[in-house]
Parts: sequence; C-alpha cells; structure tokens
Amino acid sequence: MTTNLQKRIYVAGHRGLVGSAIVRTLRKSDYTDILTRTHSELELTDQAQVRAFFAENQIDEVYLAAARVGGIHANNTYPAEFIYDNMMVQANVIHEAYRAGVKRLLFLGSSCIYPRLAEQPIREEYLMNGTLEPTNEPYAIAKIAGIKMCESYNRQYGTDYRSVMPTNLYGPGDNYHPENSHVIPALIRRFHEAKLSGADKVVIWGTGTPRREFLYVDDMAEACVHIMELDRATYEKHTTPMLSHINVGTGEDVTIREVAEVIRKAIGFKGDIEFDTSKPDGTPRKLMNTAKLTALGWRPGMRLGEGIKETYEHFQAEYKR
Ligand SMILES: NC(=O)C1=CN([C@@H]2O[C@H](COP(=O)(O)OP(=O)(O)OC[C@H]3O[C@@H](n4cnc5c(N)ncnc54)[C@H](OP(=O)(O)O)[C@@H]3O)[C@@H](O)[C@H]2O)C=CC1
Ligand SMILES: C[C@H]1O[C@H](OP(=O)(O)OP(=O)(O)OC[C@H]2O[C@@H](n3cnc4c(=O)[nH]c(N)nc43)[C@H](O)[C@@H]2O)[C@@H](O)[C@@H](O)C1=O
Repeated sequence: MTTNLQKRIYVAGHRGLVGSAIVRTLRKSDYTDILTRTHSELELTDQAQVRAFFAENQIDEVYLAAARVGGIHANNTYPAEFIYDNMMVQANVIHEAYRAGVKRLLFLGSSCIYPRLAEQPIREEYLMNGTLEPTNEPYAIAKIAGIKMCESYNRQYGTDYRSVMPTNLYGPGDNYHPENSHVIPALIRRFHEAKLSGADKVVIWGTGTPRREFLYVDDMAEACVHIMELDRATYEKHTTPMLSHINVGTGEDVTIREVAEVIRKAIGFKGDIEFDTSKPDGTPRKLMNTAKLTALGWRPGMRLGEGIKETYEHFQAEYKR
C-alpha cells in the first residue's frame, strides 16, 4: 500500500520530547504537510479553541503527544493538574477530531497504566487487573480513560483511533528540571553539575533497586509513525475493539543504580553515588512485553549507553546557552 505523503498531519505537543521527535521522523519520511501549534497559540484544555482549530483546518491525521508530563515527584506533588489537564486535553482533541471527520489518530499513553505489581513482562491484556502505583494513579487513570475513549469512538463511530503505551523515554529535547523531570534527565543534570563544581558525591532518589525500561525518543517516534502507517486490517489483526493499545519498549530493563552508573560513566564524574531512601521508589518494576509491536514489524535501534551519550551531547549544547 502506498502512503499519502501530502496528507495533513497535526502533531499536538510538537515542542515536547516526543512531539518534536515525531515531527523529525515525519520530515525524514518526506511528509510535507505537518501542522503544529504552540501551547500559547492553542490551549488544548479549552474545548472552544480546539473546536475552532479543527473546524478551520482540514486535518487528516493526529498524533496526540500533548500532555501534562513529569517524573515521580511531579506526579506525586501536582496530582490535580495531572488528572485535570490530561483528561481535558485528550477529551477535547479526540472528540473534536471525531467531529471534524479525522479518520486516524494516535493517542500516547504510558506504561504506568498497568497495575503496580503486574506480572512481568507486562502484556497489553493486564490492563485493569490490579491496583495502580499511588505516585502516579491520577495520571494513569487519565491515560486509561484516553485509551477507552479511542476504543469507544471506534466502536460507536467507526473511527480508526489507535493507542501506544510507551515505556520510560529519554533523549534530545527532554525536560531537565531538577525536581519535576524523569530520572535520566535529572541525573544527567545532577552528575554534570557535580562534575563542574567538583562535588564529591551525587545523591540519587530512593533505593536504586527499582527496575525501568528506557527507550530513546527517536525510536519511540519511529514506532509511532510505523503504527500509524499500518493499514487498518493489519492493526486490527493484532488488537481487539476493547483491547486496542500496543506496548512500545525495548524488552530490556535495568536498575536505577545501573542507569546511574551508565550516566556517571558517560559524564566522567569520579565521585560517589549516595541513595536518599526518604524519596519514593515508585513501581518496583515495569518491563513491557513487546511481542505485538514486534509482530507488527518494528524493533528499537538505539542501545542505552549510546542513547545516553547522544543525549548528553545535546544537553551540553543546550546547557551552555
Ligand atoms: N517522557 C516520558 O518518559 C514518557 C512520555 N509519555 C507520553 O508521551 C507524550 C508526550 O510526552 P513528552 O513529550 O515527554 O512531554 P513534554 O512535556 O516534553 O511535552 C508535552 C507537550 O505538550 C504541550 N502541552 C501540554 N499541555 C498543553 C495544553 N494544555 N495545551 C497545549 N499544549 C500543551 C507542552 O507544551 P508546553 O511545554 O508549552 O506546556 C509540550 O510541548 C505524553 O502523552 C506522555 O504521557 C509516555 C511514557 C513516558
Ligand atoms: C514515565 C513515568 O514516569 C514516572 O514514573 P517513574 O517510572 O517512577 O519515573 P521517574 O523517571 O520519575 O523515576 C524512576 C525511578 O528513578 C528514581 N530516581 C532516582 N533519582 C531520581 C531523580 O533525581 N529524579 C527522578 N525523577 N527519579 C529519580 C525514582 O525514585 C524512581 O524509582 C511517572 O510520572 C509515570 O507516570 C510515568 O509514566
């Protein structure tokens, strides 16, 4: 089947970690009509603005990568913003896309939708078979609602709205906030600053024993475009109307202590690592089963050590400014 490279594609959240990588991938794949709006140009929690935007633009496809996103501390500290913003953004974009006749949409969820103590590696069908991790329950509930919204619109209205569940992501364009970011950008910044200041140790949150699966963001973007380019029959061969999401990961995980060592080595920090066990660990492990994605013809390319080196180069270029 040939791909229409002229179709108009709206990438929501194009200045974020994932949205910017999706735009890079679409451009590399020669898509010519990519539509974007910054947060200040289009407030996605505002239904009237979103309705007007879809009415004014003849959009063929949507990648929904706009969301309120953050690491364990941000999720735990701002639960109201995480549930409200995510519910509103996704409800407005999905509903107004449907009203405007958008045929295909990709919703981005997260591996935290699965039960805290899910059997490992986590298969798509483990959704809602146990209690969620408390540090990110509001965010996870919003993401589960997003998947169910896509499925409900497909079932009632015949739309082709797909969902991917990425594991923990990292790469160029990440958020390096000292408290609100995810672990890899937080530690890149902390080790870098410790090296610059000549500090003798770096403090890492929690026990260092939780395991996480990390995927480089350009791999994630390629997986998103790959899934969107599948014809409907192929996507539906691997999903069901009420279990329509696809896990996106590497199939390998490491402990937080191990990833900290990889970052320390990449940065060349010679001091010690200390663990602050007063900080939460979050989910003990969330390794995803990626058999469906593999069966759909996609595998990641970037190894963790290489990805961290690339990310650190981008970080240094940004940090100097
Ligand atoms: N990063 C990760 O490790 C993971 C991410 N994901 C998912 O991937 C998707 C993208 O995440 P990521 O790229 O990391 O997030 P970022 O925070 O990097 O980017 C989110 C983007 O959405 C925009 N945005 C947020 N709220 C609004 C709003 N109300 N109106 C308009 N624009 C808005 C932001 O703009 P501005 O900054 O101007 O507010 C930003 O450009 C999300 O759905 C997330 O849940 C899933 C698993 C892991
Ligand atoms: C993507 C995912 O992201 C969040 O869940 P998380 O997997 O717990 O992600 P995290 O990157 O924040 O932490 C991973 C681990 O790392 C430890 N850790 C050590 N030192 C730092 C540190 O300095 N910062 C952070 N953030 N974590 C640290 C931390 O204690 C934890 O054990 C949710 O938002 C969830 O909703 C979600 O979807």
